[in-house]
Amino acid sequence: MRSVQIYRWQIPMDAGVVLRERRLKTRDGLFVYLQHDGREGWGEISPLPGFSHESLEDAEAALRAWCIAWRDGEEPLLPGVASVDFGISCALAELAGLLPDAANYRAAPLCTGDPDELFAVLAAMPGEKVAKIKVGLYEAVRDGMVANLLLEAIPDLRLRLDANRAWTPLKAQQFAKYVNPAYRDRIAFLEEPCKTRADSLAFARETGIAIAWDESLREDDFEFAAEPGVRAVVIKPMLTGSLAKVHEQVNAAHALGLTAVISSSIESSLGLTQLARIAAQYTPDTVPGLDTLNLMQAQLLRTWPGNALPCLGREALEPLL
Ligand SMILES: O=C(O)CCC(=O)C1=CC=C[C@@H](O)[C@@H]1C(=O)O
Ligand SMILES: [Mg+2]
Repeated sequence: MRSVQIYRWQIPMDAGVVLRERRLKTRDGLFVYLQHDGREGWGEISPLPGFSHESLEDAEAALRAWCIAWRDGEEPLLPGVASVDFGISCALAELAGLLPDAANYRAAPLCTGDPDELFAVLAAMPGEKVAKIKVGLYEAVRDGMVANLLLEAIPDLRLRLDANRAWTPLKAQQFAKYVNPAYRDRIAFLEEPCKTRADSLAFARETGIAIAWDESLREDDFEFAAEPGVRAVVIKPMLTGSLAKVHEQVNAAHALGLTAVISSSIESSLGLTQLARIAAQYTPDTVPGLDTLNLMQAQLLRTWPGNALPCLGREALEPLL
């Protein structure tokens, strides 16, 4: 006997979370819960406003149709909507025992402003020190000085930076000018420095600072290719689609010698812990980019080890079927 439920949820965000110039006051999403022969599987469907192509309403309609067909004994195809394909394929993988519990909870700490906060976190971090800083929000010169300061102060630190295409070639150069050339290879990568891919590639060539693609992966004309200066691709499964597609992209990156970084689309703790498991399975040698739980005010159903936020149970969810 198969049974299925869809739950809707909403989590208040921390006050200052701004995405693509919009304040994100709440994170809204769905869970799918599948049961079959005494086994169960959960999946999260939470399109990220400003990043996902689909709205939550579109996702819900596609999810409902799939769930009803599955409950009635069919083997429906995934609907082809990224967040829905991702959530359903996670639930099916849990149901089939194909998503092992082993997880990589060593997320790279994410810092949006104050480098002092990062010092404390990094001092307490065991093993390889990797952190991610958002750049492009303030003056490029300030970003360059902060990156340089951190690399100088913490000799075993490797930095990931993310400019979200904020810079013109000139601003990108202003940033680079303040990073001592001797430290530049400890910038593991700088995600999407410029508005166009061509400008980002030129920046990497001219400065010796390695870059990574993130936004580019979701563009129709993007192809995985080994290009000088490109070191990594950032894969956000909620924006990518099924687990099979995520795995395919990871394999394509690895085949070209690129690092593949599994990264958050600001999922709830349920989705984030699944991403930590996916990262352990597909990218065991890479620290994933999953340090986004503290942007929220609560966890849902499953807890991230060591996180102090309250964890809400099933009573906080609204059943839709
Ligand atoms: O990649 C990480 O380390 C954390 C996730 C992260 O930085 C992001 C998640 C979602 C939206 C973005 O603002 C941001 C990114 O641009 O990569
Ligand atoms: Mg990014």
